[in-house]
Amino acid sequence: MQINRDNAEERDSCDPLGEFRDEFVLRPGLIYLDGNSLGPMHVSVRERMQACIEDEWANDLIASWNTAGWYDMPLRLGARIAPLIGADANDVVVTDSTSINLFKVLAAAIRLNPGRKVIVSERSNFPTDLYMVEGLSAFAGKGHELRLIDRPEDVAQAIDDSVAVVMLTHVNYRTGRVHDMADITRMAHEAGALVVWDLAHSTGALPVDLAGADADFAVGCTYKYLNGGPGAPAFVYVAPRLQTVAEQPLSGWFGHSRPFAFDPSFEPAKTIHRFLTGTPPVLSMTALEPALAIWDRVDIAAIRAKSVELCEYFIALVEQECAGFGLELASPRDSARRGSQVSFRHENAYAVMQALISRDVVGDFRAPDIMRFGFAPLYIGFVDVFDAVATLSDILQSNAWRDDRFQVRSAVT
Ligand SMILES: Cc1ncc(COP(=O)(O)O)c(C=O)c1O
Ligand SMILES: Nc1ccccc1C(=O)C[C@H](N)C(=O)O
Repeated sequence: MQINRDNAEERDSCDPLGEFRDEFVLRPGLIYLDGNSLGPMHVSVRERMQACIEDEWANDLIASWNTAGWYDMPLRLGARIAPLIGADANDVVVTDSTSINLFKVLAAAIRLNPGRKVIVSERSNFPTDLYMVEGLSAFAGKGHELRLIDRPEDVAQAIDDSVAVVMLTHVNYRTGRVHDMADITRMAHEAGALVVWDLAHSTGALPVDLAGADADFAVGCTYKYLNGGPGAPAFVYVAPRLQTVAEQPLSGWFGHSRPFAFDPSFEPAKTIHRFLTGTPPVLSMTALEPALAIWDRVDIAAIRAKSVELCEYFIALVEQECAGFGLELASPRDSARRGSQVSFRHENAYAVMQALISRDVVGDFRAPDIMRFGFAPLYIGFVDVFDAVATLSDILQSNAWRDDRFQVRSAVT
């Protein structure tokens, strides 16, 4: 591959996804490689939020639960996410946060597998996933324990007949390494375990086939590649065969079979609704809905194809332009094993990333030594990749990152 800016411009000019970039609010000059943490705003969100606030809330008030479709939002938004994760429309709801949804599905899973006490996961999983298991195990008080693997390829040997649940994040948040969902799910089922998949870094980044893999439960967030906005509500998937038997403990009235019957005792809905708890955050969901609508016009296979090209281009350029500066690829080199991000280790990763951000190339830092770059094909092009690497190379060559202001750590990295 010839690596120059003309070549990048040419690739952008024949990019079938190029037209979507203008649908996102991104100020000129900004190269935003952090959509794997917080996606940008879709252009229609301002107007839609304005209408929701003025017409639906201020004017129509309580009637809007029926007339503006507020009540149906969890299922309506879930139905929009379903095709991206290989699920049917009725098997996904948007609700709560990923952490809370993990609690619900893990609790349901351990109840379905009462004789077993082990929950298998990865030490390098996103910490909230592990913390939720710790909290749930302590609360359940039945002696559940986490069995953590240190290398992703060790999942198989950790699964035996003591395992109640295998809980994994499909795409690792630091390295971008992808687990084989179908294979692991099959192994877990053969051993009598249930599987929970965290799709935080997968949804909208690469095709996922939950039903094809026969997955039991999945959760994921909507503020990364789905561009739902800061704190946008998460989603939960439950296999249809489990929806009448899986019981989750956060049994709020929105999970009741007839919430407006106001029965004094809880009777779970016989549908995915039983994974709802309380009143949906209508304003957040209103911002999420137009961001999800874009996926009606986008082929996830095209997203994946471009994502692979962007990541490969980035790796090739960094290795060519920044050789000798102590960068080490932390992501799998094989695209088939990598999500839509590329991570490099560097001794001074934090300062180098701060220097990049100061020059409008925004990625992020994950302790202790990772610089993480997310490539969201809806709004990132090949020229962006070229310019980002040129900036990185300049920062390394000039030692610009040594400036005192780049050493100060903020609360959110
Ligand atoms: C794999 C994974 N799970 C969960 C979360 C977050 O969960 P929550 O939205 O509950 O903070 C993140 C990122 O924040 C994540 O990367
Ligand atoms: N929710 C956030 C709030 C503040 C800062 C970052 C996040 C992230 O989502 C981090 C992301 N999950 C990660 O993979 O690091």
